[in-house]
Amino acid sequence: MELEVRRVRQAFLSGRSRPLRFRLQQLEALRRMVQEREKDILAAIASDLCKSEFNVYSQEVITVLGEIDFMLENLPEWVTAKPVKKNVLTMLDEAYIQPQPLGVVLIIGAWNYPFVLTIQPLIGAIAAGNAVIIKPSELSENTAKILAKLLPQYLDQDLYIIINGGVEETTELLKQRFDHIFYTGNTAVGKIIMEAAAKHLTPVTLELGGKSPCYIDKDCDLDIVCRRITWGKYMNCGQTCIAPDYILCEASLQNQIVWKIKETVKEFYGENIKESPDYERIINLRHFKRILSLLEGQKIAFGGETDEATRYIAPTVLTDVDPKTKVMQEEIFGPILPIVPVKNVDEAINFINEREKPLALYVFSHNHKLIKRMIDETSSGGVTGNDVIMHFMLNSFPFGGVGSSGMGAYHGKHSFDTFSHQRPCLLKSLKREGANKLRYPPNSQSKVDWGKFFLLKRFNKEKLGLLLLTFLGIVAAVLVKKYQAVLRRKALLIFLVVHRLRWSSKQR
Ligand SMILES: NC(=O)c1ccc[n+]([C@@H]2O[C@H](COP(=O)([O-])OP(=O)(O)OC[C@H]3O[C@@H](n4cnc5c(N)ncnc54)[C@H](O)[C@@H]3O)[C@@H](O)[C@H]2O)c1
Ligand SMILES: CCCCCCCCCCCCCCCCCC=O
Repeated sequence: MELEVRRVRQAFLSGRSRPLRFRLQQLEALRRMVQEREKDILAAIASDLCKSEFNVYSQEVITVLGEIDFMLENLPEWVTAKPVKKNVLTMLDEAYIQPQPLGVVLIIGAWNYPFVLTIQPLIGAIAAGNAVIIKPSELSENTAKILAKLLPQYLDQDLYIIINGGVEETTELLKQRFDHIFYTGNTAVGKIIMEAAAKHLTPVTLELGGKSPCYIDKDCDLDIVCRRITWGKYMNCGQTCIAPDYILCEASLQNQIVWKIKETVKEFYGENIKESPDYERIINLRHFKRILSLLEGQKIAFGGETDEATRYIAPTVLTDVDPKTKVMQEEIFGPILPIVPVKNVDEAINFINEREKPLALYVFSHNHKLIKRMIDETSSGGVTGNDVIMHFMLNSFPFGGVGSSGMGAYHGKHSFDTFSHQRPCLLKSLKREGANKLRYPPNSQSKVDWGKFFLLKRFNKEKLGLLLLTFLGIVAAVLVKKYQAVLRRKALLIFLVVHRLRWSSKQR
């Protein structure tokens, strides 16, 4: 591991990854890889998650291609130095912010969307000019294998390398020094990553999980609400970090919600869900058993059928769920949807605020003020009102968690910023030394007063204009005084010449 990381660092130090042209070439090569090897990529992901290739394309590949195009379009502007506002002390200097790559970045991906969650951060890291070590999740092993095969065929082989392996390899990798670690996965491992990073003071981005609540107000169209929730909850068999984890609503709505979700499940996946190409399976037996254990002692309103051999768990809704039970203590990450009755929106807000900050929050209501209130009085990584998941798809949004759901964010420009150092650059001249006397010792009350005048007074444009005008006035007065005799002689000469010319023209 040590040798590999050293090799990547050497490649970074060669400076090859920095020029804009090179970054654009690598991103174009990555796009070519996705386009030319689409079949292989789709097949690998599909087999890892028992997913249809249509769904792989629309849930993962589309996002990756969109992100590459967005970077290619905007990168030339983002990499340029940005001039900043100056103060009186730096008025005559050059002052700008220059984004610079951080160095060698480690990206640790998760299995549930194994392509987008690994490649989207990679796009940001390349765009920002870094060298990258990619560690895909070992649980989505086919995707990990295809990435290990394809990436070296398209990308620079020294700057961007892929290391496959499980806990042992990742633990070894984490002993090395990186300039940034970008991790996606569960909160418990997030703590391990942060601890390892702390040893080298390496900054981290942690894309973690949590229980994302979904509040349904009684003032809404339940048919539409339940369709949207059904889609977001059962997509990828509930294994989505921002899936609605549980529903909060008034008790009177419960039965209607159950019935409408049940009808929608039928509409989406047919009578025989097991045969639907749009319904996935649980990633492995450990997760399958963990999810089953969450059903113990619960009132199953519908669903609950399972098949261990194929790791199938039917779309399931639980009603009248006691918040103290296990299903409400951990992130479900499976196709089980508990409904927890609350009296009103106040109770819902308290319920959310008493728990860890979630990765996403969903609110459904016709009442815009209620949605705004929910947003104002709670905290979460992101929010979507009257829908679920969709804030992930807008790359002008920073995507990330807050509190125990994570730290840092990415997507679009936010990825570029995450993997860049915003370097302030101040370029002064070696002239005008007189002006610096104010800051050199010995200090005095009068220097402090001048300092206060220049630094603490708020100079708006008008005041500065007035100051400049006064200054020019003084300069003009000094010049006039100094060259008075010369000016008088010149003025007399001009007067005589003008008169002579006028006289001559009259004579003619
Ligand atoms: N915020 C997000 O964008 C996001 C996206 C996907 C998943 N998630 C969260 O991730 C969780 C599911 O993923 P997971 O954690 O099961 O994925 P996972 O098992 O694939 O683990 C993620 C990564 O951590 C590594 N890892 C696992 N154990 C480790 C250890 N002891 N030391 C070092 N590295 C280790 C794995 O090799 C893998 O690359 C859920 O909580 C979900 O909400 C968050
Ligand atoms: C007109 C057809 C448009 C098709 C677009 C479909 C949008 C589908 C959006 C699915 C997004 C799923 C990605 C979620 C990744 C979440 C990361 C955490 O696990």
